[in-house]
Amino acid sequence: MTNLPGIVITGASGRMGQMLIKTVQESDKARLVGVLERPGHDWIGKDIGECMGGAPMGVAVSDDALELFAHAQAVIDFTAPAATVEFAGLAAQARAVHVIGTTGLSEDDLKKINAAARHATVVRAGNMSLGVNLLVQLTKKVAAALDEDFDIEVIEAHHNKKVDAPSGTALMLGEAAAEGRGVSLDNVSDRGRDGITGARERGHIGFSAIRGGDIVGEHDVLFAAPGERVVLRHIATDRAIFARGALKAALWGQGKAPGEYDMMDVLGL
Ligand SMILES: NC(=O)c1ccc[n+]([C@@H]2O[C@H](COP(=O)([O-])OP(=O)(O)OC[C@H]3O[C@@H](n4cnc5c(N)ncnc54)[C@H](O)[C@@H]3O)[C@@H](O)[C@H]2O)c1
Ligand SMILES: O=C(O)C1=N[C@H](C(=O)O)CCC1
Repeated sequence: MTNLPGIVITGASGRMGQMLIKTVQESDKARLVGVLERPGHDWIGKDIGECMGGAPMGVAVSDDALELFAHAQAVIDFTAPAATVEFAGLAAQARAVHVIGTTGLSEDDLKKINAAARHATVVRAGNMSLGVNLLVQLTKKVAAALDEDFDIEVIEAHHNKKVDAPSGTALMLGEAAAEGRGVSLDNVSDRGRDGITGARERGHIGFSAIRGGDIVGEHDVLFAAPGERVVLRHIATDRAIFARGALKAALWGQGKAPGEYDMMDVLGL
């Protein structure tokens, strides 16, 4: 039992944090050794099981990242960009595998995470579900097969608490479509159309974001040509799919050489 990899979950009170805690607690392949929240949070010092409205788990919520990471083999982190950049440095210091699900990371954030990955194993993906990672591969294939008569649009929908757009998943799908077409997404990306935008440019990849209610996450990649349309779609109905993928990544990362990996590596896709 004690030989099982010890996992720390950051953002313990969050939508994903709570799902991850349940997933690790129910797993027979890992053990929950710590849960982290931001300093000043109401849950600090209390038992996480009770905070989540259930039986005690014997793990108190902490705000001391370095102390927790020092006793963990992996840190699963679905929080916010500033926190994730800080945790990347601390996880590298502790030589713990850092699984990053946080989205909305800037170029500068990504550079800092990449620097941390020189000393530690980092697995980062804007979506940790098997279905979406398969959809990414399908998107690359379809984009490579269809010519520019097919306009590519990525349409995503999420709950009304989501703070970043386009979603991390939408960006993964856009990157895959651009790669399939042999172009750089930066050169063809159309975001946030509003007003007199002019006609759509041939070869561009458009993004649209819907926010409402409790939508867990829905993504369409639309290939629209004169006379026909192809639509690739993923619908998430349960956050457990992301948590299961993240735990798989934490276990897969044990003993791997330092570097930055993604879910394609973990899933062997
Ligand atoms: N990659 C994926 O598969 C995937 C799936 C779902 C969500 N996400 C991403 O995960 C992130 C979190 O999503 P959510 O819906 O759980 O958000 P949320 O707002 O419910 O939870 C975020 C939690 O992080 C905590 N936090 C922020 N700063 C912190 C710090 N410095 N120290 C400790 N805790 C801190 C907050 O207090 C909060 O509890 C978002 O970026 C989201 O896009 C990714
Ligand atoms: O709820 C969220 O926030 C989600 N974020 C990820 C993204 O940005 O793609 C994955 C889906 C859920």
